[in-house]
Amino acid sequence: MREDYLKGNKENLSSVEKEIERALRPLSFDDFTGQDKVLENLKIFVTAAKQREEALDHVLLHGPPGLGKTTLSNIVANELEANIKITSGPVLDKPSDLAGLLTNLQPFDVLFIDEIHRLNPIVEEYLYSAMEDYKIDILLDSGPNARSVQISLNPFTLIGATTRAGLLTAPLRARFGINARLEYYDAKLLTTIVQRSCHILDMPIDDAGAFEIARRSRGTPRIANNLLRRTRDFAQVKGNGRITVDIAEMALSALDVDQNGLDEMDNRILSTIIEKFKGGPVGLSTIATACGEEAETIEEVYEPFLIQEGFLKRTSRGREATEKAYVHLGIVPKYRAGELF
Ligand SMILES: Nc1ncnc2c1ncn2[C@@H]1O[C@H](COP(=O)(O)OP(=O)(O)OP(=O)(O)O)[C@@H](O)[C@H]1O
Ligand SMILES: [Mg+2]
Repeated sequence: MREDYLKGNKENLSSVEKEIERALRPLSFDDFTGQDKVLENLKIFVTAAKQREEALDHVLLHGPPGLGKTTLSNIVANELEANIKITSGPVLDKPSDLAGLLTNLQPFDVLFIDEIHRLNPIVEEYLYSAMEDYKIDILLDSGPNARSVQISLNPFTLIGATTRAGLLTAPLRARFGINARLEYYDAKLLTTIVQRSCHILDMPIDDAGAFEIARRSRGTPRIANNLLRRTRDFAQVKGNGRITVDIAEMALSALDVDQNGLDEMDNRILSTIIEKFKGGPVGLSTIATACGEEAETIEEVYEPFLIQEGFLKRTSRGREATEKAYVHLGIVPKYRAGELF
């Protein structure tokens, strides 16, 4: 469930919740909170491209799930006053799928490819000339009659999003003129986002209640909005409808979100490293097997936040729990115990 909403999997959301998602999604640069540096640059590049009546350079957005890559892509298209066509890496099986999309783009339109690190290599190669010269070669017929024709495309902007920039091939990466990394949000920014959401949804909330949800949301707007929705249920059933700090605390602990905002899987990862592997270093796939989670999910979803918050270290020999992780779980490190006695 958590992974679903971290990954943006909307299938488990009810139609009402989908409606809420739509209402909360910022539509313009001014609506978007945080990521100041990325935003300032994008504003300039968008304005300049519009002034010159050129397509905006291709944009690569990377960073952990739920920080606003899809949201920003839509905003850039809105600000360009252009259409956006949305697809994703794994969906584009064959070059013809891509050709179909590209030939239908109007001048200066945006093509958004989510999970761009998962493009089929043959499709990816097609993308190179499209990105570089707005041209593609299409193969007609096969066997002895095969011939290729070159088709000119309208100038367009490709926006690629990925949680795994490291997996992008060098030639693809080199073709993005604009490369932006989204960072985790601090508690203050997330408080603003929670308050904005409450305002849109007409939900009464105390400042302290908003801060409590914000600081326990793993630096991620998607999680903040999700915890807010669940907290609202507690406010309605257990309180008088208003989200106070007490209601927020009650809801968060019922949802297994601890005082540092870590959830059950975060804690399972840390305690596994400490209890089963003496604190590490231990390899990612070993941790994954011991925790019953996919290595890819651990690396993409859980680990970046644990590292940023100082609970986990990545060394050349594997992952290691830090002292902060021991303190967090209330476990005395073995070497310490030795020192003490
Ligand atoms: N800066 C922001 N201000 C307000 N809300 C935001 C912001 N960034 C993201 N959100 C909210 O968080 C939700 C998740 O954002 P989004 O879908 O853009 O993330 P993502 O980076 O594309 O994630 P994924 O990698 O899983 O695709 C959105 O529904 C949006 O409402
Ligand atoms: Mg997305």
